[in-house]
Amino acid sequence: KVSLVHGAHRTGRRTDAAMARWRAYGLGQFIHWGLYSIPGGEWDGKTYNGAAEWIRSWDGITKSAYDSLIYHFNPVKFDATAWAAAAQQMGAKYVTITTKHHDGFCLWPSKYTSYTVASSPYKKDLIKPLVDAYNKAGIDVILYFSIMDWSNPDWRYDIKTKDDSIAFERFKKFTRNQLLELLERYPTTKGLWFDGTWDNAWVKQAAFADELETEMRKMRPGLIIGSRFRADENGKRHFDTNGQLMGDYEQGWERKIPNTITEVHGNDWDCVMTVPENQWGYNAAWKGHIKTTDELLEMLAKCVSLDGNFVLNFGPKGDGSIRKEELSLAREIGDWMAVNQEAIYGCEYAGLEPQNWGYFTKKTGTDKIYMLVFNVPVSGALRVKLPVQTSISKAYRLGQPAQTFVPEEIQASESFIHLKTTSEKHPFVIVLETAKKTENPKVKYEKAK
Ligand SMILES: COc1ccc([C@@H]2N[C@@H](C)[C@@H](O)[C@H]2O)cc1
Repeated sequence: KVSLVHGAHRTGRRTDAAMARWRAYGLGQFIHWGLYSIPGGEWDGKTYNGAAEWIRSWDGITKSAYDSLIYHFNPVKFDATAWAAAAQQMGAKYVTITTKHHDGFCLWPSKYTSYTVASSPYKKDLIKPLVDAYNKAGIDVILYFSIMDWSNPDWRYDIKTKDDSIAFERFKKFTRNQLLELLERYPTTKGLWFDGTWDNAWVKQAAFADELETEMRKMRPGLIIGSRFRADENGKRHFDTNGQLMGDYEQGWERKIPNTITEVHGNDWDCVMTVPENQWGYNAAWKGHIKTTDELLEMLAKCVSLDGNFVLNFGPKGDGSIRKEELSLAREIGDWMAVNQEAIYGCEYAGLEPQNWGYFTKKTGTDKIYMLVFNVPVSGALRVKLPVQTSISKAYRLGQPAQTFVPEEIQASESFIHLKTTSEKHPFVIVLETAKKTENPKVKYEKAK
C-alpha cells in the first residue's frame, strides 16, 4: 500500500440508504440526446460507421457545420411525460440522461456558455421537464456529464505549455460552475454519471477533481458518483494506485458484462448497453446486430445475478420522438418485468455455483432464490446446488404459484428441478423458498441430558 492523498476515500461498498436504493434498482434507462441526434449518423447523404454521437469528430464533416446544428434544434415532438411513461412501463427504476455530451451542447440553459438549448429555436430547458416527468413516474434521475467539451476553446487533451495550463485553469472553473449549476437546478437528482475523463489534461487534475467531488457530495448528501470521474495523483483511473475503487460504483462495464463474481471485486457496478452494437445517439441506419428483447433480458438477468444494474440506452431523434424499434423493445421488456420483476428489483448475487440453464438471483435480506431460466436443457432437468445445510421448502413458477415443482434430491444440497415442458418460448423464473436445515431434534434432546 502506498500513501495517497487523492485516491479512494472509502474501501468497500457504501452502506447508506441512498446507495442501497441505487443497488436495488436492477434496471435503468440511458438516454443519449443532443445535436448529434439530428444527423443520426448521416451527413451529406453519406452514412458513417462510427458511433453517431461522435459524428462531429469524423473526417468529412466541418466542425462549424456541425456546430450550426444548434440553429436547427427544435424538438417539437419532445414529450417528457411520454418518455417517462415508456420507461415506467419498461420497468426502469432510474434514468441516466445526457445533460452535455462531448460536443459541449447543453440541454439546460447554462449560465456559463451560450452553446445551449437557450440559443436554439427550442429555447426551453429540456432537463427540468425530464427530471419532473421521470420523478413523477417514480423513476430516479442521474445526470450524465462529459468533462471533455469540444465546444469550449479552453478544453485541452493535454497540458504541454504555459498557455495550455492557463486555458485549462479557465476550463476547470467552467466545469465546476456547470456541475454546481446542475446540482442547484435539479435538486431531486440522485447522482452524476461522468464521461470524457480519459485525456491527460483532466487525468492530471487529481487534487482539483478530488476537491470538487468532496464539494459536490457536501452540496448533495447521498450523491452517487462512479469510478470514471477522477484519477488519483498517479493518474490511476477507476482503481487507485492501491487497487481501491474510486467513487461509489465501478463504471467500467460499458457495452460489456462481467462473467464471474470475482471480476466485480465485491463492488457495486452498472453496465450501460446499446441496442445496436455501438450506437448511443440516434442512428438512422439502425444496422448490424440489433439486440432482441430476449437477449436484453438475458443481459439484465446476468447483471443482477452478479450484483450489478443493467442500464439500456435509448437514442431519441432530433425531433424528440423515440424510434418505434426502441419503443417496442421497451414494451416487451416491460411485459416480462410485469410478471418477473420480483426476481430483479432488490436482488443480488445468490452465492450459488452458476448453472448453464441461466442465472440465480437472491432477494436481498432473505433466503428467497430466483432461477431465471434462459437456456432450457433438452433433459428438462435444472440442476441446483445450494449451500450445505440448506433445503428447498417450496419451488414454483413466478407469476403462476400453482405451478409447483418437487425437487429431486440427487445428493446433499444438490437437486434437479424437472420442468414439465421443454418448449418454453421465452425466459421464465422459478422461485425457490429455501431454509437452513435445523439440527436433528433427537440429537438436541440427547445434548440436553
Ligand atoms: C474512446 O471510446 C469511447 C467510447 C464511448 C464513449 C462514450 N461513452 C458512452 C456512454 C457514450 O456516451 C459514448 O459516446 C466515449 C469514448
